[in-house]
Amino acid sequence: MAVFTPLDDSQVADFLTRFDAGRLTRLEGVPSGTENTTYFVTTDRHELVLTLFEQGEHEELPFFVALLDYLAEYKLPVPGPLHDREGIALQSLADKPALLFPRLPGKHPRAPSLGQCRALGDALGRMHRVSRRFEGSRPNPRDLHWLSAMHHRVLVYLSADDQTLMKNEIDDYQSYFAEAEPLPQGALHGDLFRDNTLFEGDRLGGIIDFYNGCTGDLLFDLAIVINDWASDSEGRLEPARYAAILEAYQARRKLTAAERDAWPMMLRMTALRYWLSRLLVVYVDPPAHDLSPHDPALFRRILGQRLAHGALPLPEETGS
Ligand SMILES: Nc1ncnc2c1ncn2[C@@H]1O[C@H](COP(=O)(O)OP(=O)(O)O)[C@@H](O)[C@H]1O
Ligand SMILES: N[C@@H](CCOP(=O)(O)O)C(=O)O
Repeated sequence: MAVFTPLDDSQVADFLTRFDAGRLTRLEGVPSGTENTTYFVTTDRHELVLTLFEQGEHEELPFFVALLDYLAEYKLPVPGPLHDREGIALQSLADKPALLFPRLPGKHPRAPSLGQCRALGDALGRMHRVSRRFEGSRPNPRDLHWLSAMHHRVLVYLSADDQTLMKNEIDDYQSYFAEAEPLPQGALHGDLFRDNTLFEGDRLGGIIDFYNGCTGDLLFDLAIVINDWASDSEGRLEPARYAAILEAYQARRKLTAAERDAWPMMLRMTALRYWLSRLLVVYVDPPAHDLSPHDPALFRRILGQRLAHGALPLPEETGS
């Protein structure tokens, strides 16, 4: 469930009067989601989504609002938050920080079609093109510093071989990135899995859940996408989805030589990032709520495949 704070109609009807968004006609708790309370809110004028922030760093919410405002201004398919009559987006409801969003159309893809992969690659390429000029700053909370600091906590739960693998991997990333050319920077989604997108057929209705959003290496975002969207259940890369995403992306933003060089390492590092974050959820810091955790072993397999076979060749860029 993802209604941790129950709300009734009168609370939400009253809340809506702060906005020019019409009158409440229907309120429905959203069962999916893991961290925040989400309601679908229908008014006589709009389909909306109300989010109450239950956990996390509330002081970082203004960064997420600024990023969504910025991307929405560039007409990217993201839910730009509604601003109230005074121009303020970030609200308080039931003593929790709250945001109201447009409800975007579509469903999360399970087995993405090539059309969906192209649409996603295109949107991410467009997003990264403009996000390079975004002026906000939030260091990537899951970067190499985090991997290096946190991996000790899970070693005790791993086989001897996996302990060695995890430690050696982090050493390799540190050696590589200490010497590598700097990578292009910008604002990232930070967790662009299939279940953070909505599609109607091959049309991308929107990208949601920007709460891992941050600033850092753009390539980190692209590698997360490839590992989730273009891996099979054994962690092997699926060539057609891989090519569809990367061709569409590069038609919007060409990878630099430094990024092409770092690509196999970035695929490994982002695989380990999720192997580790999922292990932490399972063994170290289980959520207070009764939710089934994501499977860490899938990202162990993805890492194993990237190590054994590297990355597939990057398609030649076609854009600017
Ligand atoms: N703007 C939106 N438009 C349509 N559906 C949304 C929107 N925001 C959230 N949702 C729905 O609510 C669910 C939970 O939202 P999400 O932000 O992923 O929650 P959590 O942070 O708790 O994981 C999503 O899986 C999606 O189905
Ligand atoms: N999409 C992730 C969950 C979010 O990652 P986290 O580091 O914020 O826990 C997954 O599938 O594991």
